[in-house]
Amino acid sequence: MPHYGDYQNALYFAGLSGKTPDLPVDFATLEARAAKAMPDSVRDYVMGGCGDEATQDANASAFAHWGMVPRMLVDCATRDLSIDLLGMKLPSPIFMAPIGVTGICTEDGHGDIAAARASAETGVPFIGSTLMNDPMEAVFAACGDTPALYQLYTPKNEDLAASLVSRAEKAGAKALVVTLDTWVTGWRPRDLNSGNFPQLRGHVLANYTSDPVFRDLLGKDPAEDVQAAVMLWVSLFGKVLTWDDLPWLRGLTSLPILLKGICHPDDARRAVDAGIDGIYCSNHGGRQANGGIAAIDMLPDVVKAAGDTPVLFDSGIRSGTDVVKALAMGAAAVGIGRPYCYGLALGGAAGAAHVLKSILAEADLLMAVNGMPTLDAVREAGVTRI
Ligand SMILES: Cc1cc2nc3c(=O)[nH]c(=O)nc-3n(C[C@H](O)[C@H](O)[C@H](O)COP(=O)(O)O)c2cc1C
Ligand SMILES: O=C(O)C(=O)c1ccccc1
Repeated sequence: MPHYGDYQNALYFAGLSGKTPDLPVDFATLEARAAKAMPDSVRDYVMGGCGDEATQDANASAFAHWGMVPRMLVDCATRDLSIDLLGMKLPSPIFMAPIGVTGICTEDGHGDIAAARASAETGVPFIGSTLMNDPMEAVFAACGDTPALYQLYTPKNEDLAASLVSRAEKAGAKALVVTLDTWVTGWRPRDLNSGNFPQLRGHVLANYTSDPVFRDLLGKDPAEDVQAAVMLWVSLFGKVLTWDDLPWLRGLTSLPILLKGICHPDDARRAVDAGIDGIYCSNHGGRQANGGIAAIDMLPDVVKAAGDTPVLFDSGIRSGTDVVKALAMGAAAVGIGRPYCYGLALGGAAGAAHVLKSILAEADLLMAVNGMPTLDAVREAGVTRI
């Protein structure tokens, strides 16, 4: 069993020989450094959100009104953070949320491969977005022995949807995450004020330009006419899904299917009734709809409604403490989003791995101090509204 907290000792002992970590271990310093290092267009796209970003800010700040109560005299010398999730045995309860611009978070444009390598190194699964800068086959191969998941932005063309899903399955993805909240882009002032939308500039479309159905529809080599490929992408991007589409989605794959973007308990219940394998509670990090309540505040009701169906969670996770709180509130696994992008921007695969290791170390040590050696103990202890 990995002892994630040991990362702390590694950092202290390195300090004895005068070596401090290349990247900070806390989110605030990490974000500030990444903001300086990233090109303006990537920085604004990654850091920005919808409207005045009230929901985005609330996602992170809402964790402060949930607190844990420590227990003493419990044997916590070893902690077990492993989980079984939809047939996957995972060493820890965190995963890398799908981020459509990981590809351009590193200078060389191969940020998806770097994220996959961080996944291989840490055992933290990577959910590869439909939007990648390298084809999914190469990205999933770089995940090594760590299971990968594929996130689908369902295109309007059903043959293209089927092709993307079957490629993901062949490339070894272990589950399909269908994102429901982004068939249209939310109103994002930072990007609008600079007229910047990376996809329109030809970025992160590799899963489309490498796809046989997309290439047939284009009728020429995308490399010869990037503009035409971009315009075809625009015309195909976002199918408006409804409940009636779930049987069709189910028919595309034998992989477990999760629905991402579920925040209302009634939607969770209906998804479970429809035979969905997992719920992914998220408000897309406040990038899609402003004016919403913090995602973490919606988690308990969604968990309750989902019953035995696992609920993944993301939006606002900034630390190991946030991870443990989300687990205590019933999440089966917790997604890291923007923080690993900043790690990628500052240090490539090693930078992203450092961010994940820091989060896991903090979570592990918190469980140790709180007298909670297992995730069952965390969940049983729960949280108190402050
Ligand atoms: C720059 C960026 C791009 C994203 N792209 C995708 C995507 O392609 N697919 C998807 O399902 N979610 C996408 N998301 C949403 C994330 O999966 C996740 O829900 C969000 O980052 C959580 O918020 P947080 O990073 O503030 O914790 C993106 C988020 C960011 C910040
Ligand atoms: O930027 C995003 O959050 C995102 O997921 C996305 C992807 C494609 C089109 C619009 C938004």
